Amino acid sequence: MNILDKITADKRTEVALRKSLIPISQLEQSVLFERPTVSLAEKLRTSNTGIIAEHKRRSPSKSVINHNLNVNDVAKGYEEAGVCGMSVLTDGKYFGGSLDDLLLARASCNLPLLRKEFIIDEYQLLEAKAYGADVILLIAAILTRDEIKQFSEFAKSLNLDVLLEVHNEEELNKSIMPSLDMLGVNNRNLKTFDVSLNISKSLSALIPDDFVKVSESGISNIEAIKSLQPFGYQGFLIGENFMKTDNAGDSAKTFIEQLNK
Ligand SMILES: O=P(O)(O)OC[C@@H](O)[C@@H](O)c1c[nH]c2ccccc12
Repeated sequence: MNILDKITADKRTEVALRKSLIPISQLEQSVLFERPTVSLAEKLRTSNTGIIAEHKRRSPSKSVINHNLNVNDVAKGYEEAGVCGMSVLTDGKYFGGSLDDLLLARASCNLPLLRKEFIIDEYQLLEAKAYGADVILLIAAILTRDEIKQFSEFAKSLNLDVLLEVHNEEELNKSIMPSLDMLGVNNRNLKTFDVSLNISKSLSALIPDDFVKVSESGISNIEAIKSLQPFGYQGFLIGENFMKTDNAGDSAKTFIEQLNK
């Protein structure tokens, strides 16, 4: 079994237990359910930097990145740095995150927040909303076309933006539909962890112009961004490059200052 299949299998067990612990009616009582969401896609369309900065403590590919940062500080720091949005890993077992991280980020900044999660059930979209997310991620590699349609339409009904992630042409072809806002190309193969920016470059021409294009993973310098912009990318998802430092917000700030020069 590859790592992605393992994560997905564990996620199904986890979500079944979560559902038995917290009923949907309780999620819907969250005050955050009434909060007007902010569109990340709109912010990316009008930004000239397009940075989406991630909170990620560890990952299956890197194991430990940083366990010493405080999510409140990171969220405030990213906002001060001028990023367009923040991505918060909520998977516990493989990434050391939690829904509480999302809630704390929500309490600390006004940025559009992406719930970074392996979504396999509509219930997780209600959780995303209840804990303060504005955007959800759907990963084409673990979903059928019908699931992508069902989950993205449900997310839109909750006023959440949808970022659909692909890694190859086949995933892209099966996923294109009007209920998506942003098309993300993951430069990291989630099965082998190989990273190449060429994945974003080669798939860009196949993405219809009505979607905001986001390049994800393995971005560690300004040159990478400059090399992706001519391919139409307006969003750049960066995790480790900021999180591996002592102050993720300051790192993002320096990065954006250099980008604006
Ligand atoms: O830390 P990086 O290489 O900058 O990558 C960030 C982000 O793209 C990565 O965490 C990611 C992209 N798609 C995912 C899906 C699940 C978990 C994590 C991810």
